[in-house]
Amino acid sequence: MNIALLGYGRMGKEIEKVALQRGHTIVHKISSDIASYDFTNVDVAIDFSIPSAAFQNITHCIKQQVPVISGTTGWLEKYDEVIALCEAEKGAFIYASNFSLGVNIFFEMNTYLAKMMSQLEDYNVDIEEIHHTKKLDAPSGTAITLAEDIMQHTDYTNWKLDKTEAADEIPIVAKRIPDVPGTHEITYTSSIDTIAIKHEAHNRQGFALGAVVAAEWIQNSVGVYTMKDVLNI
Ligand SMILES: NC(=O)C1=CN([C@@H]2O[C@H](COP(=O)(O)OP(=O)(O)OC[C@H]3O[C@@H](n4cnc5c(N)ncnc54)[C@H](OP(=O)(O)O)[C@@H]3O)[C@@H](O)[C@H]2O)C=CC1
Ligand SMILES: O=C(O)C1=N[C@H](C(=O)O)C[C@H](O)C1
Repeated sequence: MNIALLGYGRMGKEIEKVALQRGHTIVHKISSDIASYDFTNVDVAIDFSIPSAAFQNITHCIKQQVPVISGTTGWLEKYDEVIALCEAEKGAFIYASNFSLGVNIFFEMNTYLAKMMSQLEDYNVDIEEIHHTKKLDAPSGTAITLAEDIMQHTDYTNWKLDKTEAADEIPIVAKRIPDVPGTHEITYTSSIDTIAIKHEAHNRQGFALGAVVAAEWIQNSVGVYTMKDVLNI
C-alpha cells in the first residue's frame, strides 16, 4: 500500500515505523500545504497533523478520491462538513480521537459503566486526562469522546474543561506533564465510595498500529466509518 503521511511529527514518525514493518511504502511525508503534492500514486492518506490543517488535508484527499484516516484532534467543529463532502464525493474516511485497540476497548467499558451508573443518583462523574506538554489542544479528543459517550447514556447534557458547579455538566480536568503519551481516567464518586476506570498508554505504538490497521481496512472502501467498524466491536 502506498501511504501519504499528512503530518510528520511524533505520530507521523511512529506510523512510518509501523507501516514499513507491515510492508507498506511511504510516498509522501507532508508537513505543509498539501495542495502542491501529487496524489496519483497514493492508496491511502493518514493525517496526524495540527488542528488548523486537518480540515484542508482531509477534504483535499476526499476530493482527490484518496481514502483518508485522521487522528488529528481539535478540529471537530468541521466534522459534519467533512462527512457531507465525503458522502457527496463518494469518498472514504475514518476519524478516531484514539486509534489504539486498548482505548477502543476502554470506550466500550466507559459506555457499559455509564449505562449502569445512570440508575444511581448518588454518584458524580469526572474525567481526567494527562498528556505531554507539547499537546496543542485541551481537553484531549479522547476525553471528549468519553464525555459524549457518557452523555448519551446518562442525564449529563454537557462537558466542561475544569471544574463545574452545574450538576448536568461533566468536568474534564486536563493535566500537562512532560513526555506522558496519554492517560485517561473516569471516576464516579459518592459519599460512600469511588469507582474508577483508567487507560494509560505506555508509548505511541498503539495509536500508530491502530491507524495503519484502519488504513489497510479502508483502502478499497467507500463511506464514513469508525474504529468500531474496523475492530468489529
Ligand atoms: N487519534 C489518535 O489516536 C491520536 C491522535 N493524536 C493527535 O494527532 C495530532 C498530531 O500529534 P503529534 O504527532 O503528537 O503532533 P506533532 O506536533 O508532533 O506533529 C504534527 C505535525 O504536523 C505538521 N504540520 C504542520 N502544518 C501541517 C500541514 N498543513 N499539513 C500537514 N502537516 C502539518 C507539523 O509540522 P511542523 O512541526 O513543521 O509545524 C508536525 O510535524 C494531534 O492532533 C494529536 O492530538 C496523537 C496521538 C494519537
Ligand atoms: O496529542 C496526543 O498526544 C494525543 N492525542 C489524542 C487525544 O487528543 O485524545 C490521543 C492520545 O491520547 C494522544
